[in-house]
Amino acid sequence: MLNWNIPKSVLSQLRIKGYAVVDGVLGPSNVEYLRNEMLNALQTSPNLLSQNNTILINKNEKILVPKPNIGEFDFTNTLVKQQLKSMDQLGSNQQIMKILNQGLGLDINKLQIKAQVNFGQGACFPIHLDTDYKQDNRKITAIMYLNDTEGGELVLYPFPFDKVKIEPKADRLVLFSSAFCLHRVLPTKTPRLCFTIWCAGKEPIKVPALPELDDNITLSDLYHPTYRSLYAKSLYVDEWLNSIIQSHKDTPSRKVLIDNLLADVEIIEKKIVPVFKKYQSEPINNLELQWF
Ligand SMILES: O=C(O)CCC(=O)C(=O)O
Ligand SMILES: [Fe+2]
Repeated sequence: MLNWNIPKSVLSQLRIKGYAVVDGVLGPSNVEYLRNEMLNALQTSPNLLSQNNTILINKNEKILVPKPNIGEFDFTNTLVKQQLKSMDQLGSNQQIMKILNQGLGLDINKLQIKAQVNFGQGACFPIHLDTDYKQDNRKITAIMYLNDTEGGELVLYPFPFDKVKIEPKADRLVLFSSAFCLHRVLPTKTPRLCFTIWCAGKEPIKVPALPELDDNITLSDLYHPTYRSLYAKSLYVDEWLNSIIQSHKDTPSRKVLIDNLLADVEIIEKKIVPVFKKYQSEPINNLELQWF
């Protein structure tokens, strides 16, 4: 049975900053085993690999916008479970739940795993969050990288902290807030293998009611996780636009993704940006930021 080697110090960073990076988490021989399991599945059962998409909700209709050259193994398919046995076991290994629950006082009781194959040639992900906390109880995203790549860095935008670029490396685990840490994958030149475990809680994230954005708002209310993610959307709008263009082919649905982003940012710039600007010289070191 594989075990996660996640030191306690990592969890305090995760709690404060909303993300953490852990190297040497499974050991090189285990990582090699998992990588070979994936390469074998690709060779013997390429039809088990499905297309990875960006989900676009437009006028209550769900549209799938494919990301060229990115495929995924979905473990709700029993044939995938059989082919990727060790990965499947790791995806239901409760040790990671215990570590996160004990370290962060969470109520994780469900793990969902997916493996991802990026074939290179510039394939990438646009900026996104992994969940809408009102829709499901996903709290932490755990991504385990199985090889070193050229390009294909994961970029996290844990506003109010600076963005960070993380190289995918064999035996590296990245943990972050599924609901409030924006992220993307830069174009990768070489094949890139990883799997993701989404850790969901019994209860939805308890986020306080959205405070009024008026002149009397306190600094701590302004840094409500929803306002932080919205402000970050306008802060990084150029990168966000570019990430959509890099990740998707020029189609009408890509145009909708772009138009929706620009429409959101127009509202954010009117209502939210001026309030953050007003407070920009206030020190925020003592604020307790909610991520989970
Ligand atoms: O491949 C990665 O590093 C991130 C993938 C991702 O963001 C996702 O699957 O939601
Ligand atoms: Fe993601």
